[in-house]
Amino acid sequence: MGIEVAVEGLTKSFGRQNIWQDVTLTLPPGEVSVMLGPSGTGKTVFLKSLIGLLRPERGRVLIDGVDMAGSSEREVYETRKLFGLMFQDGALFGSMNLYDNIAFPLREHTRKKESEIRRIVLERIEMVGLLGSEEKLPGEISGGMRKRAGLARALVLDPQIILCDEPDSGLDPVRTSFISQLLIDLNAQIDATMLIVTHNLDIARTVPDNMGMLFRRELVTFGPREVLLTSDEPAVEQFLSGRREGPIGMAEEKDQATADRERLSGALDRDDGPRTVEPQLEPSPGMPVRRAVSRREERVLGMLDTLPAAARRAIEATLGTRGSRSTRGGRGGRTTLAGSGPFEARTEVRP
Ligand SMILES: Nc1ncnc2c1ncn2[C@@H]1O[C@H](COP(=O)(O)OP(=O)(O)OP(=O)(O)O)[C@@H](O)[C@H]1O
Repeated sequence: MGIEVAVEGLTKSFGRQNIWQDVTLTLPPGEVSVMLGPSGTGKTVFLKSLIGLLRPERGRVLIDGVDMAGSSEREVYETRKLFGLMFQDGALFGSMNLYDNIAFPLREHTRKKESEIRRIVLERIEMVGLLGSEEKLPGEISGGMRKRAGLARALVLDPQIILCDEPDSGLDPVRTSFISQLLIDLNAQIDATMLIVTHNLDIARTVPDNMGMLFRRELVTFGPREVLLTSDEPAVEQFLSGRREGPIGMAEEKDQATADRERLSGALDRDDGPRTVEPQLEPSPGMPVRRAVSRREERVLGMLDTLPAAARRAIEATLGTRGSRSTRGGRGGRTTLAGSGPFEARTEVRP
């Protein structure tokens, strides 16, 4: 099972520029979480702080008893091995083919024999639907394939925590849907703790168990997906509806005069009706059941009394309708991203 990541009072600045302050949240073990936020609010800085590549000036990031913000380089380096990282562009070496790129962490960090490396690399390549493309160079494949190759490389050391920085950037909506499904399928297969940074509303609405949002140098909120998806918080509401009206502007935040003008003009009084909570994606047929689902159910039921009424109703409705769906196994098929159809996807039916 994945490992819990506990962030306590984290504050990061570059010189006199404060990026965010006093960020406190817990990524529950094995669950999928999403961090939203307008551009420039420090989401990537947050990911880098979790793995100890950046050192916040205050607070702690506790992973298996090690504080990634304050421990020695050696301890941080060792703990970093628990992570798999998927960066925006796949971060592949341009001169290596996909096989060598994906094998790289195994050759660099383990003493495994080439035969064992081959087994692991091919297994991960299959997981992300790239079998047959091993010999290709990163420059010879599409952006979506590069992302999947980056994900395969993130998986070779059996990470217990996976961080994905904008897995959808540069992808069309159809491939973004496939990436969403792939992330859920991965979670079902390896039960790792996952944090995805994204602007993409479809990913935000359908993938995570938990969501948070950074805005104006603070964590606006973090919690079960239903809390954000039904939130009345103006920045969260605006972000999730993609509206121009609201506290988020073209620059990181609107100036006060614009915000006041909008308030006086009534532009913020629009009522879009009750916000709906779309069903969360389930693993593809043939995939294992996500073990996080029952753990999360117990956790969320335990905090139900502390949640806003709209979130409570959404959670109760989901639990009421899900019933046997969450415990049902697959139906003998499995969706892969193997490049056979017009959108590089196909469903394999297993006997
Ligand atoms: N190493 C660094 N030194 C100085 N400033 C930095 C450094 N890294 C990031 N920043 C600043 O921190 C701020 C947040 O950057 P970050 O990339 O984390 O934002 P983001 O929320 O991920 O944005 P986007 O959604 O556009 O990718 C930016 O103003 C950026 O210029």
